[in-house]
Amino acid sequence: MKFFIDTANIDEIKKAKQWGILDGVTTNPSLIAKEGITHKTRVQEILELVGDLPVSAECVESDYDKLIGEARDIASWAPNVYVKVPMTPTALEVVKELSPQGVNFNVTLVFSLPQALLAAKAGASFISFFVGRIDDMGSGEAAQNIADAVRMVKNYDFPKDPEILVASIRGPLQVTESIRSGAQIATIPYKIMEQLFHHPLTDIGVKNFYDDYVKATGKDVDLGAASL
Ligand SMILES: O=C(CO)[C@@H](O)[C@H](O)[C@H](O)[C@H](O)COP(=O)(O)O
Repeated sequence: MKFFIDTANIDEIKKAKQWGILDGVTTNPSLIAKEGITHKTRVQEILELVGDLPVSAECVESDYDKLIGEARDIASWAPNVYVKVPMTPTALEVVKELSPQGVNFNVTLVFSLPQALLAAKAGASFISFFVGRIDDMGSGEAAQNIADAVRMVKNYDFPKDPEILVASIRGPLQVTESIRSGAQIATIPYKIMEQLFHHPLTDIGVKNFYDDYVKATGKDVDLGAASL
């Protein structure tokens, strides 16, 4: 499963890149607003930083003519840009029009299996299935929904070979569920990526090995690199 980072923060992207686990970046207008910088400037900085990894940049227009113009513009920034559009009828018309022309789309705000099917039929490359917001509603359906969507994209033929991208991840459990479901991608906020390295038994194990080494040799070891 590919790990994307869900952020518009440059330091966080640098850190994930340094860990060697980064397969792509997703941004959205809320994440970019937090950075206090213009959308285009920040997306271009991210593109420069990550080379040819996929970077999703979201459209905000809703009218067809404006949205198709915005999508064309964003797609022109780099070949590895994935134009993010919400799961609306107008946005899917835009996907249907531009996807055969080589534009890669990430259809976002997908919460149900039929919505995922519509996005796949329109020609999406990534389908962003939100789990956190579904889990917030307490239905307990999120994990099953992703597994069903993964099976759906394998079972049928679609214009592009769409990948299920699990979004709105709020904790390590949802990462586990994404792996179990066979999702192709999970986009994970930095803080949660950091948590994934940890397990109480790993932390205790590192400390025990350290203590035994010091006891046996009398030499000290800098544990800095072993801890985040
Ligand atoms: O849609 C994508 C990725 O394609 C994400 O950037 C997506 O917008 C974010 O994961 C969500 O907006 C975060 O949602 P939440 O955790 O605030 O509910």
